[in-house]
Amino acid sequence: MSTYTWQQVAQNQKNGWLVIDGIVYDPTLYLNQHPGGPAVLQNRFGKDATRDFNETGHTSGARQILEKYKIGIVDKGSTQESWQVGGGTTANAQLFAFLIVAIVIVFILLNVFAK
Ligand code: HEM
Repeated sequence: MSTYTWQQVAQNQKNGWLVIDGIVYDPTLYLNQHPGGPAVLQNRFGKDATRDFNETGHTSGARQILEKYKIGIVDKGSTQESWQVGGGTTANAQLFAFLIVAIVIVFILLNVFAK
């Protein structure tokens, strides 16, 4: 099984590559059979489709179909550009909000103890 970086996935947007749960797929030949239509797949070409795939409640049957179109795995060391992200964005927003709150609390405490 080949290993690809996110950059390579993006470069193969026109070849129909997409990623679900860290696995690279080329579902080009499946496009016209997809019950959800070809457009939703095409929209995620070159990107991470994990969140879309999971949120649309696909069955285990859909996961079996995926197996046929597997072409590789994503290199764990490679990073995603923000525009490619299809999952985890909410978690990042929460982390950011938490950091802001933590910084404000530290400032308030520093002011209190400085007096
Ligand atoms: C190569 C990846 C994908 C495969 C193999 C696949 C396969 C399937 C299959 C087999 C179904 C029928 C229901 C089921 O058995 O779960 C389905 C339905 C659906 N898929 Fe996908 N899917 C893929 C990616 C996506 C993506 C990225 C989206 C984006 C939103 C999507 C949206 C939908 C929707 C909305 C339906 C419901 C269609 C309806 O019931 O009218 N699928 N898909």
